[in-house]
Amino acid sequence: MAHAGHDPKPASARSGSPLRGRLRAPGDKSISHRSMIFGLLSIGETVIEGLLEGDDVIRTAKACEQLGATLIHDGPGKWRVHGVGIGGLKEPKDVLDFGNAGTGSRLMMGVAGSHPITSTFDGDASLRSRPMRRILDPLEKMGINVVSQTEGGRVPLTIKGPRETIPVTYETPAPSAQIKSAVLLAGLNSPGETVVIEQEATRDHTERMMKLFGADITSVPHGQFGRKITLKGQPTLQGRKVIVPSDPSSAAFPLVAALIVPGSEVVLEAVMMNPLRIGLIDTLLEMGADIEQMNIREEGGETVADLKVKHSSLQGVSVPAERAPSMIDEYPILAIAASYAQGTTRMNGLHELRVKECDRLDAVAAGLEMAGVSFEIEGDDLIVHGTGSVRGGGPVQTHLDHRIAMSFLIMGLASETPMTVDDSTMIATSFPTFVPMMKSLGAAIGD
Ligand SMILES: O=C(O)C1=C[C@@H](OP(=O)(O)O)[C@@H](O)[C@H](O)C1
Ligand SMILES: C=C(OP(=O)(O)O)C(=O)O
Repeated sequence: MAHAGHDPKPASARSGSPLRGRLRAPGDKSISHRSMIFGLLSIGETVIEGLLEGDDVIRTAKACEQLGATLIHDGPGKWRVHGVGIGGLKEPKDVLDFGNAGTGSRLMMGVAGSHPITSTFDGDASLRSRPMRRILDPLEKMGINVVSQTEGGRVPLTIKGPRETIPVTYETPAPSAQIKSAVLLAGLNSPGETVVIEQEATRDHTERMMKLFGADITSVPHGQFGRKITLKGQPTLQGRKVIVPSDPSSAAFPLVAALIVPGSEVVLEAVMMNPLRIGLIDTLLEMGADIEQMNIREEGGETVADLKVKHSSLQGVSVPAERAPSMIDEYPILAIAASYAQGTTRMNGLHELRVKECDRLDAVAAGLEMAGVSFEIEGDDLIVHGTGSVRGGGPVQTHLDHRIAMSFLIMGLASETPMTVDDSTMIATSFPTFVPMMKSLGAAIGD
């Protein structure tokens, strides 16, 4: 709950020997949240392998239990979920506390809100600052009642579902898989067809998993970059086996580390290569990165590849705004790569970065400033002037944001003087094994 009791743990990183070795980054966070949620909404048993056991996902798992699911933990990453089926959710006795997790809380608002139960959502100081109106607006159109909320549509808030949810056709006001998913999940318990239109395609894990669990859902191109998704309501979902692929958003950290630390050669195993998630890899390849995709195969319904990454001399590029949805969580680490590149990297259209765990545009800017990197912000664009080397410094303020903490620690692995961050505890929300895994490659990172 809130910020109270949060005990920050500073951390630092410094340059040292080349990074060498292989690692498999943990399970994808987006798919891990959804595998729990679809387990809850199914009849029978869902078996999950490779679940990300980060704090964000564990909060979603607890919320699923509060809403009626039975969870069995069979070992690291291995879970079984006995669901209650669509329509079978029970009213939670306590607040659903989502900690730091935007995805868990927003998706679950669609799930719980489409049932005739009352549920209260809360989280830490970061989640309490994030906009929830973008979720509440479409849910209200579906007949869901917001009983109480903090000013501006933030958690803590209480919602009450109607006896029967109304299906809608909804065009998302921002490129957000969380908005799309909240509406589609509410549509699962609505009679008739729910349609979501997005002007820019965002990650499609909800659509893919709905299909896997037995829903009738179609997705067709819409406009130049968008999709139109149509879901038939009130299907019976059946428990399934889900093998969670390795998270490209987590693999991004050792990947950029290998690119910037001289002499490095690292293999990242089984990285999910879903085209709606790999904008960072496309961008780094344009910058001249030496990334070889090996052993491309299917795992758990997604294409995965082993990535062999070698230290590279990077050049600045311009990243088009329409690429943002496919790399939205990767801009902080791209800003680190851009700092080590020669020349200017322009990242266009970053407005959504302002509503993440913190205002990531401001947090990245403050960190670059501390490290002595030259940059500008023009509206929603970040322009980094790389010179091939970085001075270092800190402590960078991380504002309860895991990706800011990991990004500036990676920066320190090649800087002239060490980098420090004010708090590394939030790394446990998405990549709890980050420090030991980076150490296993030879990185000088830690307390
Ligand atoms: O649907 C998801 O799993 C996610 C969607 C993205 O958020 P938005 O929908 O706000 O862009 C992303 O930033 C988040 O880490 C995970
Ligand atoms: C934005 C993120 O997550 P969430 O919205 O789920 O808190 C993230 O992991 O970078």
